[in-house]
Formats: sequence, structure tokens, C-alpha cells
Amino acid sequence: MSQRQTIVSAPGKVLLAGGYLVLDRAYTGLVVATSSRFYASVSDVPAGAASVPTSSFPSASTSVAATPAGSGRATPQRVKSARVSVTAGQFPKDASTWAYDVVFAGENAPKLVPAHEARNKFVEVTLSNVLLYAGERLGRDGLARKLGAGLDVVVLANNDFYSQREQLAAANLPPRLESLAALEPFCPLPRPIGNTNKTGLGSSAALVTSLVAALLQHLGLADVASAADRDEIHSLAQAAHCLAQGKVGSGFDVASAVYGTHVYRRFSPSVLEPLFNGTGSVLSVVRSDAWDTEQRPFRLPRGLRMMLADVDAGTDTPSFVGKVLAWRKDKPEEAKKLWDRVDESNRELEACLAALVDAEKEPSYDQVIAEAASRPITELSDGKVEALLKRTRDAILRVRAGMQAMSSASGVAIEPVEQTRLLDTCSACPGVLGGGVPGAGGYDAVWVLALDAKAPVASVETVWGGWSEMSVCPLSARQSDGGLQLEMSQAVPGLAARLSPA
Ligand SMILES: Nc1ncnc2c1ncn2[C@@H]1O[C@H](COP(=O)(O)OP(=O)(O)OP(=O)(O)O)[C@@H](O)[C@H]1O
Ligand SMILES: C[C@@](O)(CCOP(=O)(O)O)CC(=O)O
Repeated sequence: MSQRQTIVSAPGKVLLAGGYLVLDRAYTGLVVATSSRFYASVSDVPAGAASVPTSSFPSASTSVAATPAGSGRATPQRVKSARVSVTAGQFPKDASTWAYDVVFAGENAPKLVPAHEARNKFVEVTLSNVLLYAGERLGRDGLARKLGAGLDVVVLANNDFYSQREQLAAANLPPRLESLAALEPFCPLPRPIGNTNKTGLGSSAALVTSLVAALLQHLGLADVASAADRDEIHSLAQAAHCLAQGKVGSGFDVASAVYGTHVYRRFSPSVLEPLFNGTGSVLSVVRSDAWDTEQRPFRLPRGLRMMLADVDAGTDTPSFVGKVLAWRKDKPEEAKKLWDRVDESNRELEACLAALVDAEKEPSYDQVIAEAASRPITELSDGKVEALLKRTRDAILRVRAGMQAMSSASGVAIEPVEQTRLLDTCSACPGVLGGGVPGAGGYDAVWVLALDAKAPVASVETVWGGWSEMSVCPLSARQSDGGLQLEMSQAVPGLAARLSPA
């Protein structure tokens, strides 16, 4: 008999503008969700296939869930054991399955006892927080009933989340968009996740968010189609992602995984304090009135296309955030002026894109876009749409100038000169509005905003393909407006095959 299955997907992210600023609630960031998605599929373990109700590894005293406030120090009681396993479907199986027995301590608090030695912090912290939340809502017996013999979870990411250079080379394919389309969906990767190169689309945020949403949907605790439930999923996913990271970032990546493309204003980090210091329960934090995050609607205009590339400069981009923030603390007045200037450019870019969205209703809009695709943007006439395209190009250049100023002031290579050369060359192609380094910047990736037509896309691809200073490999993702989505396995190419047992 086939088991009940729930699949939820969450998009990847690109922070077009607002890197560093978005860490501060005074500023916002322009985050674009990608068409590349992360999928979490949850199925019931068939009754009778339950694990032996004791775990051989390790003892229950090493269980991983934080005990929620007020639940006491009761020793876990093995009133009922369900096995929850998570498998990263495209990675080598022996190193990519994480399994836990769920045991109950005190009144409602479920704990996870690892069933194997393999550990994955993001998976583990997410599962434990979802179960704590579910235990609080359903009570111990209610949750035990819902879990039954357990849950089998499979997570799969679109190819874009991981570098496909090796797969392309193995298939003798050049790093071009058409080659990416020739790779099989959810292409198997040869090494465990920790030894696989990621591309910056936010795999951990998309993993945590899709996992939280799929589990809550499967347990009947949320409906991803409901706006109120999405907010609750968002708060729980932010909490789990921050706990797994051991720090509180801005959270724009989790927000875009939930809500899709938008203008993001962060939550006050203090909302999560009770979880970090063990004074509050997961449910009380998720339902706290202190969540003050904001999402302003925003999308890219019709006829524009976001292109992405994974850059391999042979240089590891270290974590820049600490250094930039240290500089900001050291030079508060200089930093405030710079932050305000960058913010002005970011808001100008948002305003230009919004004005273009508004201009979509002009009868000439599509024709102007089609004609502009074969000409340098600077040479366009002063018609309404043409002028908006030129203004958008200027705004992108100003955003980049701000990031370059941040680089030289803080001594951190946010837009390194190698990236400046690449971006300037792309920006000179016909039909290209401009580009930038996403998020924290560095050597790892670039985005380009072009008119969505053959000529600009081909010109940018040619620049990338011939670039010798660094290896530039396109990603197949484009922009997408949507956030969390309930999925049917048959409707996603390659998904059903990857989900069915070999
Ligand atoms: N397919 C997957 N299955 C299970 N866990 C995954 C998967 N992909 C990523 N992860 C988890 O996310 C971690 C990587 O998170 P980290 O925060 O270091 O990167 P990231 O910022 O999300 O990277 P990127 O933005 O480049 O995707 C991995 O160590 C693993 O725990
Ligand atoms: C520097 C920062 O503002 C953006 C980091 O973005 P990314 O992970 O490099 O895409 C940090 C954050 O927002 O948490």
C-alpha cells in the first residue's frame, strides 16, 4: 500500500541589493527568489516497519533536543518510539542519511536520539525544534499518534544549488546554459555534502524552510497555502536556522524561501533570545508578539531576466560579515554616511524596478523591451520605458559604487577588482542593464539583469564562457516570485524517479 506523502518546495535566493545593510533593521534588502528550488518530501513509515523501540547508538542521555523551559529534568521515557529519518537524495547514501528515534521526556517534550553516527546540524536542529513545537501543540500522546511508526523524509535540491562543473566536464559539456539543461534533474553528486561546492543560493535556508513546512503540513499543523500559517512556518524556520548556525543573521534567505521575492526588513534578534538562553519554549517564541519582520511586495518587471553565475576564482571567500561590522563599529560616523548613501541607491533601484512594473501596462512596453534587447542601454531614446531602463542601469551602477566604497573603506573585497572587470564587461553587452555581486559579495558569484531575449543572454554567456581570469559557470535559475509551494511529485521533472526507492 502506498504511504501518505507530502512534498513542499522552497526557492533559493539572491540578495541583489542590501548586503550588510539588511543586518540592521533600519535598512532593507532587495531579495529575489530563484526558479531553482529545494524539495522536502515526508512519508509515513508503514506500520509494522517500526524500528526496535530502543536505540543502540548512543544512549538517550545524549539526545539532542534542547529541553524546553518548564519541562523539568525528567529522564526520557521510552513510552513509544518512532524513527524519523532524513535522506539527502542526490548525495552518496551511506553518508547522507540521518536517523533518529523520538523519545519523550517529561510531559510533552520529545527528544531525538541519533540512531547512527552520521550527523547533520541543520537537519537535526530543525527536526528537534519542529518536534518540540508539535509536542507543545499536540501533547505527548497526540504527537506520538501522529508520528505512528515514524517518518521518512527525502530532501532534494535543484542542480543549481551545487556546482555542476565536474558533472559537465564528465559529460564533455561546456559550461553553458544549454549544457545545464542536458544534465539529469537532481543529478547525483559524488561526494558528501560537506565536500561539495555550493553556489550561494542558500541551501541551508531552503533546506530548513522546506523541511519545517513539509513536516508541519504532513502533521496537520500548518497549511502552506494559508498566509497566517506561512508566518508561523517563517518564525519556526528562522529560529531553527539561527540555532543550527549558532548565530542570528539577517534571515533574508529564510524569508525568501517562505515568501519568495520581496523587500525584506529583518526581525529584532531579541525575539530568539529565549531559545538561545533556554528560558522560553519553541511555541512561545514562534507565537511571540515580538516578531517585527516586514516583507514589502516587489518583483522584477516583465521582460527582464536575472542571470546568475557561479565563479571559481580559486580563492576562498572568508566570512566578511565580522570584518565589515567591526569597521562599522570602529568608524560609526563614516559608516552611517556610507550606509545611508548605499541605502539611497538600493531604494532608487527598487523604485526604478517598481516604475517599470507600473509601465508594463503601456501599450508599447513589450515592443520597446524587444527592440532595446539588441542595443546598448545607454543608446536608447528618451521614451518613457526607454528612460526607465536607462535609469535602472544608472541605479545598478550606483549600488555597485556603494559596494565598492564599502570595500575600500573596510578593506574587505566585497566587489573585488576581478569581479569589477567581469561585471563591467557584462554590463557593456547589448540589452544588459547591469549586474553585481550578490549578498556578502566576494569572488563566488555574480548576478546580471538583462532584457529577456536571445541576444543579451547569448552575449553574456559568451563573455562568461570566454572569461580566462576566473572560471565562470552559469546557473540555470531565473527569478521567481513564489515562495513555499505544495508539490505533486509527478509535476516536477525527475522528482518522482528520485523519490521512489531504487
Ligand atoms: N541537500 C542537503 N541535504 C541535507 N543538508 C544539506 C543539504 N544542502 C545543504 N545542507 C546543509 O546545509 C549546510 C550548509 O550550510 P551553510 O550555511 O554553510 O551554507 P549556505 O550559506 O546555505 O550555502 P549556499 O548559500 O552556498 O548554498 C550543510 O553543511 C548541510 O548541513
Ligand atoms: C552580508 C549579509 O547581509 C548577506 C549575506 O548574503 P549571502 O549569504 O552572501 O547571499 C549577511 C546577512 O544578511 O545575514
